[in-house]
Amino acid sequence: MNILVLGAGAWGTALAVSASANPRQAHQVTLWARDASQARAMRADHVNARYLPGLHLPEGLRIVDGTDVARFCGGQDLVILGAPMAGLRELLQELRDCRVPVAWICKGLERSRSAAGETQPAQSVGLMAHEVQAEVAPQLLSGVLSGPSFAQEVALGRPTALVAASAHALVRERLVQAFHSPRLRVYENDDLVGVEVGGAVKNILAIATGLCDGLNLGLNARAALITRGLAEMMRFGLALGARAETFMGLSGLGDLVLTATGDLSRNRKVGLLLAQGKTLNEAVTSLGHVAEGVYCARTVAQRARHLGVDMPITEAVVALLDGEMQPQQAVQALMEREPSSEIR
Ligand SMILES: NC(=O)C1=CN([C@@H]2O[C@H](COP(=O)(O)OP(=O)(O)OC[C@H]3O[C@@H](n4cnc5c(N)ncnc54)[C@H](O)[C@@H]3O)[C@@H](O)[C@H]2O)C=CC1
Ligand SMILES: O=C(CO)COP(=O)(O)O
Repeated sequence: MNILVLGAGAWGTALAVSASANPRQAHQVTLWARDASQARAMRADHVNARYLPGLHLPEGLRIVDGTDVARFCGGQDLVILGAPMAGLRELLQELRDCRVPVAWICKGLERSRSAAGETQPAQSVGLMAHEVQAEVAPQLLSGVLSGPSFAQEVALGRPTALVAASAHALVRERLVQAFHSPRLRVYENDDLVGVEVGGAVKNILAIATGLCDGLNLGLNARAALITRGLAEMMRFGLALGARAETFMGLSGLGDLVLTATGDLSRNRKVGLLLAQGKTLNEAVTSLGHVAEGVYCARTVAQRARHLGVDMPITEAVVALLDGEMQPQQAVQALMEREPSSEIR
């Protein structure tokens, strides 16, 4: 297969390496970097020093740059959109006439533009990835690749499993063909909404568990937080039309456990740093990578309010990120809630 990966951050690069080195089937992989100087350095040194340092890029991996990305789609069998949520709309707009199956890998919702605490009308809150696609590139055959996958581990060929979600069988099949290997199992799912919700909400919950661990609240607290987080992720997803089983799968429970407990997580790191008294700006700047939970927490909270879905952990994370609560106050706000039924 010919595979084009648009975006040379940590995850785009790791997926390009993984497909390029797939022992099950030889693929010709092209990796596009937005930054021309980064592309030049990667071509010269065979390493992505900025986003995935220490990993040798396969000789067969073609690295390109330049504007008008749609021109790189000719002759491809699959296009991976490797940008974070903030770059998805622009990429989709550029690819709106593309006839090749496309999959995004970002885990978030579009950032809300309203002020803290402000309630927006339902039609103007931030969108999920498939909603952005429906708005700007409705003809595209598209889907999402998600699941528990730290880029560094995948790039080293350590085993994991992913989920390829799309309403189109062809998109799911191409994703399996591209990435399924003895090191990476790729499962299919047609519940695009559920897979996207899992990928986005787990990032918010990872900020919460980072905070919990940073405050030394204990292992019991962390387990309770993850479990109640899963409950609110599922309530939100069901209200958006997802299937419950998806949240017991790789993009729900799987990615939540990984990101909430794994120290490679950037979202978890944000929570840990906030617990140490760092400002949000200091925490985000020190990462050098994107932490999607920071940008989508408010959008998720707004959409949940419009849907009448209770998401207390997400609301506490929003209050914390907006500087309306200190870490200890956020914990107190969650613990002092009125008793309620476990299953709602
Ligand atoms: N790193 C990981 O382990 C994984 C990341 N993801 C998701 O993949 C997405 C990308 O994450 P990473 O590659 O880790 O990010 P990163 O922080 O390593 O790299 C970000 C990349 O996106 C580009 N970029 C930044 N803003 C952009 C914009 N507005 N428009 C276009 N491009 C832009 C940067 O130039 C850079 O190439 C995120 O949504 C993340 O949640 C998913 C699975 C694993
Ligand atoms: O999505 C991820 C692993 O599946 C990466 O999580 P972070 O963005 O928190 O590092």
